[in-house]
Amino acid sequence: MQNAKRTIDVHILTGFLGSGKTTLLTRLLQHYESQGRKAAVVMNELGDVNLDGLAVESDVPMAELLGGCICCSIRGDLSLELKMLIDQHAPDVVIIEATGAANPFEMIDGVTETSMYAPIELKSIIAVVDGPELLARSRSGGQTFKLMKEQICCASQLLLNKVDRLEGDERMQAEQLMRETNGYAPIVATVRCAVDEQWLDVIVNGDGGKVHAAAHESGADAESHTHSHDCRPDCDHDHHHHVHESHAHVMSLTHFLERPVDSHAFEAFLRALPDNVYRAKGVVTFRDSETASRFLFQYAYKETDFIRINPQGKVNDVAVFIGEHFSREAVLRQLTALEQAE
Ligand SMILES: Nc1nc2c(ncn2[C@@H]2O[C@H](COP(=O)(O)OP(=O)(O)OP(=O)(O)O)[C@@H](O)[C@H]2O)c(=O)[nH]1
Repeated sequence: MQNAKRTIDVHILTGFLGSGKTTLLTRLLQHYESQGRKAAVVMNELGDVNLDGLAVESDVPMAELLGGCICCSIRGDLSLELKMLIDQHAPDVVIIEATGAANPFEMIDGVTETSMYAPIELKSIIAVVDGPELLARSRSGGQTFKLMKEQICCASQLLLNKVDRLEGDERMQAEQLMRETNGYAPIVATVRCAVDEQWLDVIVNGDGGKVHAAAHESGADAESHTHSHDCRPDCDHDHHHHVHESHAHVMSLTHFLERPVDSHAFEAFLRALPDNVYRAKGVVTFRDSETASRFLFQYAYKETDFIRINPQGKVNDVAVFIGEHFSREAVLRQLTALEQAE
């Protein structure tokens, strides 16, 4: 343990759906392991299954908060799970991966609430920003753009990710937008969250940047902290009115697949998902691949990714869809057709 007071560092990973949080989490975990520091993870997913957990080594202590969002419906559970993780595993550091739809301000309160009765310190709030999506949303505006700005606004470290999908001066435009929303946090541009050693050292050994002052104050004043953030002047967040509304429009669908599906038909189905389904992920068995292989699939904004997996323990085939006002029935109908096709 490096801290004289034996406080446990807590880092929050925020960022919109599919921006690259789990990708960064796996890099951070590798780094902690190489430094001989014990990391634990709190995973929060909107769906009913923890698919991101499959990307994490099984010896990393992990608490799962499923079927809701840390920032509202299961906020109390965050404190409880955090305390239990610490008591049972005595980690040096805890990384909290929020759902992409989480409002970071409420989460910061959740963590600092815990700091009243557990020796933890919120070290950094890292926002992973999906560059192409940020630009697209800035043009259309709306609730999602507002939520993205809130996530950027409260960060102490900013990653502009997916720069491989930005062209011309788009990278500069995205950086400018981030800078207008948060004039303080350092910005690093990445592909697949490939941060350099220097950045990792700042997170692991340094203070992780300046975390919102109110986050620490709230630990000392249980009565008044709930909505008392003194937000940065360049953030247009309205704490009293849209804290819960900002992602109330986001919905999820979890479907357990009972049969293997054809890989080509499944990929075509993903690619044809309506625009208001932002994110899909899950585990499928492809009947047309040799020895009926299982794959972890990822879909984010029209891009698909398949990784062959061999999950430990019992993991059902499942597909989770996250988006805004999409037709659950239509998606379910197509999935059933895929399962029943000969
Ligand atoms: N083209 C491109 N794809 C990326 C990049 N970073 C991550 N991805 C892909 O984007 C998808 C989502 O990445 P994740 O790390 O799972 O994103 P996430 O933020 O954890 O997603 P949620 O937990 O669902 O919100 C995956 O298919 C990644 O392989 C990048 O820099 N460029």
